[in-house]
Amino acid sequence: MKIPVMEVFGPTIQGEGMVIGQKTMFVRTAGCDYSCSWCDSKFTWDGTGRSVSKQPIDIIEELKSIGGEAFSHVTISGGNPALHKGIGELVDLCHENGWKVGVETQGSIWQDWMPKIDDITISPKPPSSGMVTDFEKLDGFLQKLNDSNASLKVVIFDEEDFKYAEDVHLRYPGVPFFLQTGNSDTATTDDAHLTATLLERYEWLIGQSIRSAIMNDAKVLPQLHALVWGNKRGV
Ligand SMILES: C[S@@+](CC[C@H](N)C(=O)[O-])C[C@H]1O[C@@H](n2cnc3c(N)ncnc32)[C@H](O)[C@@H]1O
Ligand SMILES: Nc1nc2[nH]cc(C(=O)O)c2c(=O)[nH]1
Ligand code: SF4
Ligand SMILES: [Mg+2]
Repeated sequence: MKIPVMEVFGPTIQGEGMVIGQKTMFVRTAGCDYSCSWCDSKFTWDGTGRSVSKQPIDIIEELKSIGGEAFSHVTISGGNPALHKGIGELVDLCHENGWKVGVETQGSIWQDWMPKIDDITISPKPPSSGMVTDFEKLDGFLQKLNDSNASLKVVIFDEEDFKYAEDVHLRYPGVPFFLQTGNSDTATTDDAHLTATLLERYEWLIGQSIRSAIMNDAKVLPQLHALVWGNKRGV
């Protein structure tokens, strides 16, 4: 079953969340059921980017031709990869090649291939995104991932987002929990200014987390790739 692919790139490092620093290839799918105000990958859903529908076996060949032998991990992101049934086949083929697979998704759509993922990040969206979380849906989602290597990651822009993150963490105390600095200028090419701003926001987020008894077990992370490469695409 074909998958609409926006870009395939790497090897790079996973810049976010539960396997931050892991060398990985990326497959970025097209389309999203959300439209977050601050989405750093709007080109996957706002009509400005172009996707190509590809068979899973052809994506495998592309990964090999771009990455050679210098990788053992593939991250599938988007857009929302959960829109695409065909990813199950892609995951099986990655595993047959001995590669581990990570997925980034917001937890709004379930697919039966999800429990097969080696590291799956569920990133429910805080109020600043303009999206509203269906918590009953998210309950079922995380229940089905009970035996999987899953984590929650919430992007934070302000105090209201932080409060939302506390609620999420309290609701799912057994799920590894990550706080991530929000990038509010996803267009700038002034890397020095962006880095300074992001580090300032990271320090602010660390402060919030230090003061919160609810966040005693949370990990606070920046988007490492944004600190290293700014808003550049394909890294
Ligand atoms: C582009 S999304 C694609 C996967 C999926 N749609 C999701 O949101 O989880 C990948 C990750 O980037 C995060 N993200 C998107 N825009 C961001 C921004 N401006 N600053 C920080 N993180 C952002 C999302 O929250 C998500 O965790
Ligand atoms: N290096 C790197 N790490 C990432 N982690 C999550 C990403 C994403 O866009 O989903 C991403 C990305 O685009 N690049
Ligand atoms: S859910 Fe993810 S890809 Fe979709 S708009 Fe939000 S951040 Fe962007
Ligand atoms: Mg990104």
